[in-house]
Amino acid sequence: MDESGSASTAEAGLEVRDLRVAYGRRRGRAEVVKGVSFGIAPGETLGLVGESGSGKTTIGRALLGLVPVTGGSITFRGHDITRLPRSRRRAVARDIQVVFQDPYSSLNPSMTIEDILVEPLRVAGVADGRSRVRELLRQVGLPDDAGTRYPSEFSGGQRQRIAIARAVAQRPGLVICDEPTSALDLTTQARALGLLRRIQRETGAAYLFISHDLGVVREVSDRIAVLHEGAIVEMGDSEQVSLRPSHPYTRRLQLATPVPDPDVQARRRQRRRELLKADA
Ligand SMILES: Nc1ncnc2c1ncn2[C@@H]1O[C@H](COP(=O)(O)OP(=O)(O)OP(=O)(O)O)[C@@H](O)[C@H]1O
Repeated sequence: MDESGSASTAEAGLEVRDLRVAYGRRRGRAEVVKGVSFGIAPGETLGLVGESGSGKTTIGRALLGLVPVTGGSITFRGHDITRLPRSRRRAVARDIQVVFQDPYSSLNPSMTIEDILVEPLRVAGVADGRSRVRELLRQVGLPDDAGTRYPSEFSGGQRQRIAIARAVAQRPGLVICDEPTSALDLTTQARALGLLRRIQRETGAAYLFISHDLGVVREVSDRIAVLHEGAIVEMGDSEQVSLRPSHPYTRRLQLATPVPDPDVQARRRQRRRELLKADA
């Protein structure tokens, strides 16, 4: 284990060191990510949990190259992507994909599902994109004819499956899941989480799973990092951080995780496990 709490990830996975991001200019400038370090190995899921405004999405955006970083390094598969020239950065960035929270706004409504899925394959130079699309649709549990239809013809859960298919189409090394199930009901949420896990087993991708919900993060993560006001206050094994947190802020998050009734909770857990098994 190194100081970021993971096995060495500098060569194969992701290694983030002392990452800093600030928004605004001059007197309005505010640092919202304040020296964050973590690593994610291939095939591993790191949960990033924190309240609204703690900087979770900004970290995801920094990994995607969508916000300029003001300090630190992001080493992915051996390259510090913050220092790569634009041309080389694009090639590395293709290997980092994202699934957003809102399956309604993240898919172009005027494109068929096939075109939505072929697009990233075309950019990656995959010759036989159309047959890979059929394979992807099967992988996420949608019928073959889904390719000829439009996003508006699908439910929220199905759309999120399409968004997941798009993110994993070119077998990325890292998938950033930014609240991917927050807009879904419990059953659909469990199916989407099961799907993400199955795909991870098949592809060996590293996941950064962002959520404000410690309960959801616990279900999918190997390790959890707790973000408070732009800094990681606690990081460790998923069970330990979620069940026996050592930092007062994590304890507050734990208390904020809705536990309506122990019996209801137990039944939900059982149901989620069944659904996860059914999807695996
Ligand atoms: N483009 C921007 N310009 C200026 N400030 C921003 C911008 N984007 C985010 N912020 C601020 O940065 C801080 C962190 O925001 P961020 O969206 O990363 O938090 P978050 O933890 O993902 O929150 P949420 O769970 O609500 O999405 C917040 O104070 C937010 O207001």
